[in-house]
Amino acid sequence: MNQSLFFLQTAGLLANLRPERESGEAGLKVSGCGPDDTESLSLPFFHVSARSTPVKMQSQNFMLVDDPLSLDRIRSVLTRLEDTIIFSLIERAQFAHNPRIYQRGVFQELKDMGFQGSWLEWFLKEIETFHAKARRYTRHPLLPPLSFPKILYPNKINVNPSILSFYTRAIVPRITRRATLSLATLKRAKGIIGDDEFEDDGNYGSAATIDVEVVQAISKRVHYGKFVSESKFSTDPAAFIPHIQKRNRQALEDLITKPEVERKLLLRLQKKAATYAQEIGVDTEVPNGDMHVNGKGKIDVDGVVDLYESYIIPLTKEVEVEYLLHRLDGLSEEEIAKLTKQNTCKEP
Ligand SMILES: C=C(O[C@@H]1C=C(C(=O)O)C=C[C@H]1O)C(=O)O
Repeated sequence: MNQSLFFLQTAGLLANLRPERESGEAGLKVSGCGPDDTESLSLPFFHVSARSTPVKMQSQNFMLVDDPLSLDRIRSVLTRLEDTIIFSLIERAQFAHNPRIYQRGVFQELKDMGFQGSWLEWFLKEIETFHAKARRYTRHPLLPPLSFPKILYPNKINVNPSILSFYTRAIVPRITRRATLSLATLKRAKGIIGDDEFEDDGNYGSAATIDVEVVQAISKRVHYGKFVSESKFSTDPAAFIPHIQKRNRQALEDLITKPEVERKLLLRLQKKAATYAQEIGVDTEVPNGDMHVNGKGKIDVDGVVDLYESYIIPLTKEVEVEYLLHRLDGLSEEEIAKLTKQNTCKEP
């Protein structure tokens, strides 16, 4: 059992996507009061650097790029996050489900410290507390605050409670199924039967450490929808403004939805997951990624595709629409009229 007390030295991710050196933060109130102001030091999801370096490395440092709202550049960041998420899920799949770490009030040790959240929520809180000092957030940094360009329209959009919920309830059980079943086989061989057979290998520290990586990467990916929306809006404000003024969610969703982009993404994701899941030995044929390795590979490939198709893409689009619905907040009639006349004639 690896329950090291040294928390993961990950770089924090702040889902308000203030273009810091990393590019976003997300806060989640552990007390279950729902999403907190993402500026506040509650429970942001953290981001770890990508595990693989794509051929065309896109800078994620908004201080360095000359067109931070280029839709191609934004999409390349989303593409690279696919690698981070897949590799993190492969890491998590090594351990059993360990459902205890997602339940509140089951660790007496945490209750004795006055902490009412789950083991995972404790990890998120403690890591965030440390990273706040490392200037992952605007409050309580040891270093002087960074000054960075205002790219997004002010907003309080934070869907981390939904991310944490679907991740712990739907993704973890599926991704860890193989490790859980092989653990049960081992336990039965030792005469351990019934509820004690399943789900718990005691690796709470390792599992939670990886969970933090996964939810941070998913949070960044989903909240990047704000940049996507700002990019599409600034390209052709007139296309969006009437629907924003009429609060027409469906019309806005139809405008931001790009079926061909989604279709290609899911195909790419299946290839990546199938390739990354393969056990590569010295004599292994160069994997082409077309193999359907479910059942043999390191991860449930269909599970990864389902994560995007059923959760990540829909939630990203909800963030895009929500961002648009508040894009005119506080603007005068004149300012809106001026926006309506703007058009940068690029593909929205
Ligand atoms: C992110 C975008 O907006 C929408 C959401 C997508 C996603 O979450 O993968 C893909 C295409 C669009 O339907 C985009 O246009 O790139």
